[in-house]
Amino acid sequence: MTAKEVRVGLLGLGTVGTGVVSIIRRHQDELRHQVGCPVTVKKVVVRDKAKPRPVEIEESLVTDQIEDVLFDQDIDIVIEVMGGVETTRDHLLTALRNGKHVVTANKDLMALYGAELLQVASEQNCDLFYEASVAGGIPILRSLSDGLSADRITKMMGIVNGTTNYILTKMTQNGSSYEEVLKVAQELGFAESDPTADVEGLDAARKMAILLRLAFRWMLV
Ligand SMILES: NC(=O)C1=CN([C@@H]2O[C@H](COP(=O)(O)OP(=O)(O)OC[C@H]3O[C@@H](n4cnc5c(N)ncnc54)[C@H](OP(=O)(O)O)[C@@H]3O)[C@@H](O)[C@H]2O)C=CC1
Ligand SMILES: N[C@@H](CC=O)C(=O)O
Repeated sequence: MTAKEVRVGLLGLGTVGTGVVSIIRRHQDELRHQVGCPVTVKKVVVRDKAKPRPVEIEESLVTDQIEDVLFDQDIDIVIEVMGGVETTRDHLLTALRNGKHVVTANKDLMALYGAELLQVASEQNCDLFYEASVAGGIPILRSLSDGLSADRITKMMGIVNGTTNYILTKMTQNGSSYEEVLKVAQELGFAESDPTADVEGLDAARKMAILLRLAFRWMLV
């Protein structure tokens, strides 16, 4: 049976979520062509419904009740771009157990609970994709798991944190101060809302944990 529509429930409408909504709308024709039917955003979960959003979104689509997505029988795919680890893990396990495919950009979650989530996804016959969690612009994860699966990888190197790369580049090239460039990195959306993990190296470590799991089957936490 061919689906008539793929309905998305979006968890989070911040830097990444706003981009997801814009891309789904802007690329509607390409998506319809690739998927074979329209892809529509059916619900968007946020913390604060009153907050102004940089993307136009119908008020009726926005909710602060996550159950509106997790238990909505009509939602096929949950896209998680809200961040967080323990509670978000529970939410995604619920989504998978309710038969929903999951896409997440959450490297913190995938580094810590990726193995468990992938196991549950497989048991439920659901997809769990997380390409955006590490160097989504390249992209690298699918290349490792599919394209290079028969190759023997000997080394994994890369600049995986954009914020610190940007900060160090600007400090070196322009002599800007750390505080000044960090602020710009936040304004540009490279740095997370709380940039601690970016600047203290945890973001890079977690991304490497995800890469090493795929490249060498190493389970680092
Ligand atoms: N920023 C980036 O460049 C990248 C980020 N990521 C990852 O993507 C995820 C999202 O990042 P980003 O978009 O920057 O984050 P933001 O802080 O910009 O946005 C988070 C969104 O999630 C909502 N939200 C957060 N907690 C809850 C909750 N408990 N219940 C309901 N809604 C909630 C917020 O609602 P409200 O708006 O009402 O506050 C907001 O809309 C993170 O896991 C991050 O690590 C991955 C790749 C790149
Ligand atoms: N804050 C992250 C954004 C993408 O993961 C970074 O700076 O790399």
